[in-house]
Amino acid sequence: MAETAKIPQSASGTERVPTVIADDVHIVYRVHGGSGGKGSATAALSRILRGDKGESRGVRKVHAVRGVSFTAYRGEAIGLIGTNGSGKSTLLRAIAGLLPTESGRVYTDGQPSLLGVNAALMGDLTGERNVILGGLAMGMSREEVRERYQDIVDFSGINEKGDFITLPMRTYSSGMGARLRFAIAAAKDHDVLMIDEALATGDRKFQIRSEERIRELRKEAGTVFLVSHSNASIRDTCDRTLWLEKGELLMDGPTDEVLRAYEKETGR
Ligand SMILES: Nc1ncnc2c1ncn2[C@@H]1O[C@H](COP(=O)(O)OP(=O)(O)OP(=O)(O)O)[C@@H](O)[C@H]1O
Repeated sequence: MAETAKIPQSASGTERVPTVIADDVHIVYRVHGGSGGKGSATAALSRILRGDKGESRGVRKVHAVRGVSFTAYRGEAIGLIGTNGSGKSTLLRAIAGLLPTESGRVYTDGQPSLLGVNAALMGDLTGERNVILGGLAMGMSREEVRERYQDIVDFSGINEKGDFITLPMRTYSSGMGARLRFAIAAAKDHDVLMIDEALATGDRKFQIRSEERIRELRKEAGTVFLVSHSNASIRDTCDRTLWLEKGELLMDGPTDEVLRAYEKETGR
């Protein structure tokens, strides 16, 4: 489970300040009814009637993150790369405290915010209401939300082609939804901001705006994690990159070096 640890500030101000420490983190999902027939309602009912405890029968384990350790520092933008299913989203969810660790620990300075493509906004409400809800959910006051409302809408670019902000969010394209979610999350300064694929969905103009905002967030002393399948986004935004494969940390180093090795291995 993620914990908040008080990490002392450096006296000189030049020392690197850690914001996230992952110490030998293992994460295991338990999938109920994962194999043939065992997942049906009648099978579950007969198990209950037999009094099975469930852990051994019909429960499959997926060991998604295997012994990952690293330390992230204030001011860093860190890319997370790896092929599909390598454990990137799982690791971010654990850092955000949304998933328990099987063993090992995550220490964080402050509350990390995870901005995923599935960030919980309400499809039936208008973009306008979602900006307000999202702002309040991130801990802004009503006054702060009111002050930043126009900036958020302008940043998202939602209204560039008409008055879309007053339409329900379910009517937005996936790119429009992702832009609004990013604009809401980026309106606040975060200690640790984690972005899961959000940039890949916006168009080029929006990507450039987001990359600028990520650079600003870094200057404001936060740490940014970015999961992306776009090597160009990682290259433009991150100076350090972690490469995960089958849940293990294969490489951790300067972005150029890690991407070169990744591109050689995967051919892209
Ligand atoms: N809710 C879940 N229940 C069970 N297994 C899961 C769950 N979410 C992910 N997994 C498994 O955990 C492993 C890592 O998945 P994860 O989504 O973290 O990978 P990823 O690197 O983010 O992938 P992608 O690049 O495709 O988004 C995969 O084997 C996946 O099947």
